[in-house]
Amino acid sequence: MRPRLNPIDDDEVAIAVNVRRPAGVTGVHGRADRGSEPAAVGPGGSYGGRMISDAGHRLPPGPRAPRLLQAVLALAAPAAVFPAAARRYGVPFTLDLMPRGRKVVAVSEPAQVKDVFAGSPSVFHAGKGNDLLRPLLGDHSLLLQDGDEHARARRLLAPAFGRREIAGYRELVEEVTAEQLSRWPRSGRVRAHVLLNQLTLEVILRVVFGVTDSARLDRMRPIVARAVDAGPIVMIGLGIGPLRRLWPWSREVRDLETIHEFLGEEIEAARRDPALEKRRDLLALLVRASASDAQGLSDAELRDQLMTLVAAGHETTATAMAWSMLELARHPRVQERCVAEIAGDGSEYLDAVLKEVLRLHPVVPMVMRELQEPATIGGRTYPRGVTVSPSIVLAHRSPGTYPSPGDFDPGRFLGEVPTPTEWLPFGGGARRCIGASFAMMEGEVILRQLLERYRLEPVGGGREWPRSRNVTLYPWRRARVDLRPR
Ligand code: HEM
Repeated sequence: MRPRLNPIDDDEVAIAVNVRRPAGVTGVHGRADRGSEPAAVGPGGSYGGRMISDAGHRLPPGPRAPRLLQAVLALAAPAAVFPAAARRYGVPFTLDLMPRGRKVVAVSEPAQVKDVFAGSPSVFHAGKGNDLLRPLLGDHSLLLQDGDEHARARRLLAPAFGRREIAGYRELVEEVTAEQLSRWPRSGRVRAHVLLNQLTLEVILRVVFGVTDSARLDRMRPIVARAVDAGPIVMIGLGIGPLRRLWPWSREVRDLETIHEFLGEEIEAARRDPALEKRRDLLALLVRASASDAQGLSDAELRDQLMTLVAAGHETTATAMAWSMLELARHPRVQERCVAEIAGDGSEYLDAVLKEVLRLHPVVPMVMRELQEPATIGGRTYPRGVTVSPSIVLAHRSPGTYPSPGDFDPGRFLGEVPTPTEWLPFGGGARRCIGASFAMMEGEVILRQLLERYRLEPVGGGREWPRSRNVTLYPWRRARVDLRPR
């Protein structure tokens, strides 16, 4: 007998089609048919959610909780909320998070992720989702731009992140890492995330500005650290005019003015520097590229992009390294294999360790794209105005792609190049993290020097829950580990 259809049954059929692969098709890691993935269907095969619509279009089902509660939960605990919603409603599911009442559709299956990342940048906008950062980063920040403006800035910045340029920064990263690690205690218990934040801030400041005048950098370091590490309350308040006169927003406004003044002077000095050709820092590369391009970056654009690189390029890497230290402390055999590889000057296993850390502990849980026109994703068409969000947490925990997804197993990446729709810690498509290769190089340098110096031991069980701050997920207790000298 045919079951009676209720209003969401059509949606259920569409979702079931979306999440299933043809039988026998396996992922790159030789995994089973995704048709059997538990996330595909809600309990008992029912999705049980309300029908959700946006501008008269039916969207996949999702939770009924009030918008504010959904927003708070999704921002505070994405690593718990997204898997729970996927189990309940299947993927894709719809969340009601956005202030203007527009909906967010979470996707995670490779075919869905591919449609988002391969979509036209003029249709799939990412900039609006980062609007909160505008007072910190400025109007010309890559993170806030879209369309032609973004494409032009990306074209001008990309050469500074080429393979040769990354290799060129390596020596400086090694030098700064050695200098910073020499200040760490020889042994004892540390909150690794705190120390790593200082280390990566120093790396990015020195790589971005060079070391033209270390006294100037010494003066700016605490101000930059305070400004870019501001929490969500400061960020929200900065966009509200009258609050800018009150503490702590007034301090943030002053800090930003000081930083802008400093950056303006650095840019002017670089433009006039007779030794510019020999300099290897990012500012020098960008000034050189701008000089040889009729459409080069103006001073204001350079300032906002430098600020963006400093802000986007330190806490992310520090957090990835904090998770790495926790996992290595919990897995002594993995740690010893890294040490053996370092002694033989190899890097294949270290690379696999970093990839596995970023899979199991994605620093950024999801990325967002707001549709400027209707678009088809995973066989389903969504209206203009909807935000589609490839969920990094869900994609990385898919048992169809990664058998025993909760296990820390770097071996799964040995000899494998992960596909960009299955391993996406740096997002993807035209907006993929511009600093991804830099971060992987920096991560390898830090791991090498850490393990040459220390044996890492866990504190208690060594596990920490992810905690959300701004857009990153860092270890709850800031990665407590015991350092032992080697
Ligand atoms: C482990 C470290 C890092 C992680 C996990 C990470 C992750 C991400 C993610 C998920 C995005 C959004 C991509 C998307 O929307 O598809 C992003 C964008 C970006 N990241 Fe990173 N990032 C890291 C390190 C860095 C570093 C070191 C830099 C700079 C040196 C950097 C600069 C940027 C910039 C400028 C963007 C905006 C790109 C655009 O919109 O075109 N990131 N990053």
